[in-house]
Parts: sequence; structure tokens; C-alpha cells
Amino acid sequence: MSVAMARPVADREEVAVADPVLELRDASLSYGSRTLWSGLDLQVRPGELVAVLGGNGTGKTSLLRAVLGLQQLSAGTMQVAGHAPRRGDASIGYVPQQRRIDSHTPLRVRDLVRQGLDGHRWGIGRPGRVRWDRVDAALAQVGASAYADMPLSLLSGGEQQRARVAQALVGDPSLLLCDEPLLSLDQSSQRTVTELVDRRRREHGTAVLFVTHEINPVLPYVDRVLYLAGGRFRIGTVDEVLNSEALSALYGTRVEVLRHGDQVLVAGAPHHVEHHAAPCVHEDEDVAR
Ligand SMILES: Nc1ncnc2c1ncn2[C@@H]1O[C@H](COP(=O)(O)OP(=O)(O)OP(=O)(O)O)[C@@H](O)[C@H]1O
Repeated sequence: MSVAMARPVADREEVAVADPVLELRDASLSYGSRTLWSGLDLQVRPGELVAVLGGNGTGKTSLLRAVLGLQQLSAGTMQVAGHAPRRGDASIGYVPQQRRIDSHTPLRVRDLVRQGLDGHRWGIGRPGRVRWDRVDAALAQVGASAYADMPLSLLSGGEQQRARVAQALVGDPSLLLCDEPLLSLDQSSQRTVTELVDRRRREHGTAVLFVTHEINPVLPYVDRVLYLAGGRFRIGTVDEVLNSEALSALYGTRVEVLRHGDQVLVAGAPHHVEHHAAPCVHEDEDVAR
């Protein structure tokens, strides 16, 4: 069964001239008097993988929520696939932060993946068989066909994560948002998930924003890094951002970045997250698609 999806990205030059899938201009996000980031200019083009790094509470998930139309920018503009952010956007696939799956849930893997089509152009007005074919194709894409009919709660963490990636891809997104998809996975599962994401963006030109605390598993695939720290940020290639000078300047204190082969270690970055009294601003309580 084949999946008719976006045309492959031929090479990096083509990526460089393609219209951005995601574009932020002079964007800021604040909760009350607390500004998470401001003056953010970011363009993500088809097939590009941008890793979003930074300590706890620096606004990584909030950035994804803004892209998903769940959180309004405080200033600036954002375009997603040529339009303003909107909830339930079919052009976005979303792998949310892992949540514990209730051991009593009867939800099967294929049911979870099917939820990725709810309210979607593939979900409306198409016969059930066509939609289930679509689900089967997405499961095959991530190598999860063998456990398609198993309850989600019986799967290992890595298998569950494959299912979540299938759910995010089933709607053929042009932008994939991943929120810490490697959390609590062993090295082999981390590799599986990063390779799946990499293959998707290479074969289908899907742009990727990849939020992670674990840079090393994703490092071979990263085109650029957006590093958030203390209300400021730095964007550039891995070499431009992940070096002692750049991160020391960003944090305003001495930070050592050690490179050993293809591994990076950031030492001395302050863990402290400055909390100003900020009112809780809930644009939306729902978890995104
Ligand atoms: N709706 C909200 N109203 C007020 N403050 C919020 C709201 N949502 C998030 N925050 C605060 O904004 C900060 C950034 O949160 P966010 O979840 O974006 O951080 P993060 O970088 O993803 O952190 P982590 O790495 O811990 O997941 C946190 O201090 C959080 O408490």
C-alpha cells in the first residue's frame, strides 16, 4: 500500500529557496510580566530540522503551543504553511510530550493513530475503509504494523512512541512538531524515533521543530538549533550555537561546551529558572491534536 504524500525534497539547495513552512517575525511570548522570548525571527523550510533546546521553563513547549494556535503571541507575527496559526491545523503533525497511559485503557494502537485524522481532510467525507488504509500506511511507515491491534497500554515506551509518531504523520503534515519525543527511551529507541523523523523529512519534505533535552541522539540530523535561555535565544547551525563562547554570551556566565566525536556536553549552564509572578494565562485547556 502506498502513501501519496508530498514530493521528496531533492537537495539542500532546493530547501534553501523553498517558501518557509513556518515563519515567525519579531515574535514574543509573555505570560503576564514574564517574557519567555522576544524578538524571535525564525524561518523553517521544507525538509529542515530545527532542534529547540534550553533549560526547563524557557518556553519551548509554549513555542509549539503558539504554532498550534493554542497560545497567542504577545507581539510579532507567525505564519504556518502560509496562514495564521489556527487550532486543528491539518498541515501540522504533533508528537506531544509523553503522558502516562492508563493501564486500563482499551485504546488500540490503530485507534490512537486514527485519532490523528479526526477533523482532518483525510477524516471527513471519506469512506471508513480509505481512512483505515491511511492508518495502516502510517503504521507501516513507522514499523508498527505488528502491534497495530494491541492495546496501547501493553506496549513498551519505544513502541508507544512509534505509535505517536504514526499518529502525527497519518494526516500527511507539512510541519512536524515533536515535544521531547525521546524522553525516557533507551538509546536504541531514541535512534529509532530520530531516524523515523529524519526519514520523513527527507522523503516528504516535512519541516520539523524538535524540542529536546537530549541533543546527542538528534545531532546528526539537525540543520539548525534554536537555543532558549533566560528570555533570550540564539539561532544557528550546531557549530554556531553549541560552542562555549556563544552559550556563555547567551547565559551571561561561563558555560563550557565539550565536543567529543559526535557527542556534545554542555557544562555549567545555570539550571535556575527565574520565576516572576505571572498570572496563569490559559488560551486553551485542550491538549492539541
Ligand atoms: N498558560 C500559562 N500561564 C502562565 N504561565 C505559563 C503558562 N504556560 C506555561 N507557563 C510558564 O511558562 C514557562 C515556560 O513553560 P514551557 O512549558 O513553555 O517551558 P519548557 O521550556 O517547555 O519547559 P520544560 O523543558 O520544563 O518542558 C514555565 O515557567 C511555565 O510555568
